[in-house]
Amino acid sequence: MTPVIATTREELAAVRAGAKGTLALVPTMGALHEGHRSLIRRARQDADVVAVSVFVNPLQFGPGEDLDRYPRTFAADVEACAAEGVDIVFAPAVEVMYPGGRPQVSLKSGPMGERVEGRTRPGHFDGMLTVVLKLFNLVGPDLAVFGEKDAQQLAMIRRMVADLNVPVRVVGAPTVREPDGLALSSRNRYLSAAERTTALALSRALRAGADAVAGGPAAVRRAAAAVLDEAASAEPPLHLDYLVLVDPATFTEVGGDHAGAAVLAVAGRVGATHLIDNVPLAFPG
Ligand SMILES: Nc1ncnc2c1ncn2[C@@H]1O[C@H](COP(=O)(O)OP(=O)(O)OP(=O)(O)O)[C@@H](O)[C@H]1O
Ligand SMILES: CC(C)(CO)[C@@H](O)C(=O)[O-]
Ligand code: BAL
Repeated sequence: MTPVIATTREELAAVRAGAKGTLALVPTMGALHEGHRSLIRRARQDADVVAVSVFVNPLQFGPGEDLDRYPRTFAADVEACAAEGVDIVFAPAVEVMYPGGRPQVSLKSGPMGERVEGRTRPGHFDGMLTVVLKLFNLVGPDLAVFGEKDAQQLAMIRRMVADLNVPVRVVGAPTVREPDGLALSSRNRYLSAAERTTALALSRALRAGADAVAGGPAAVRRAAAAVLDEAASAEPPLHLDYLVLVDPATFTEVGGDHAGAAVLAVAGRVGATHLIDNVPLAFPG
């Protein structure tokens, strides 16, 4: 069944008013792949009505980033939503979300938004949280589903919901990978065959780190770094942005004697493409 497509706030309000039961929102920037589709299926488990937003949010892109060339594949996105039984697609134009340009009032992601990915992309999490809160206010979901692939984003949204008492239940869903380990990402389509081969070092490093958990945090960092060092001299090379082993809730580095949950997160550039990946780990106490 084809979903109802709303492109204005008025159209959205009208379909929202007619939607009965629990509503789940899956926010996306489009160019939907199997990772997004897994979020839609997760949403369906807990909801009578599933809404997907498709909006490439200018506020979360810095100068020199890929806002202009970010893939826009709306017809295929609607087909994917139809195949997954999505009820509502909200696909606003930039002017609908930001009438008159950049908002005068927006969210500040705070110290956590300046760490790790926030250091590589200054202001990114301010723009991301601002649009997510706007989407929550416009759609009024009971729950919203986000991918663990963007682990810091998910942690920041959980923090926003807690700190600002936003009445939305946030659900995380596991990372979907290609058979060779590469995490699915809309940006993978930028990669040439040779760049894709280099990019595999990201997931390989995470696996090496995960295999070293019994040796503790230092062993995990060492094992992952060894894989990334090698990729730095591949052709084309991986330009590492960061490799961190962090607390999943705060994204601060864990100590050498850490016990319990942690996230090993990595980001790097291959050619002009910025890629991120992570794996959740548990250190025995
Ligand atoms: N491989 C994946 N597995 C599970 N969820 C994913 C995956 N890739 C993206 N998501 C989730 O889909 C939602 C929308 O993300 P987005 O549209 O930015 O896709 P993306 O593939 O991450 O694109 P990019 O990283 O290139 O911007 C986010 O909650 C994100 O975490
Ligand atoms: C959550 C999101 C849709 C906000 O623009 C985006 O950051 C994304 O696609 O992960
Ligand atoms: N996938 C997170 C959105 C972004 O990269 O801007």
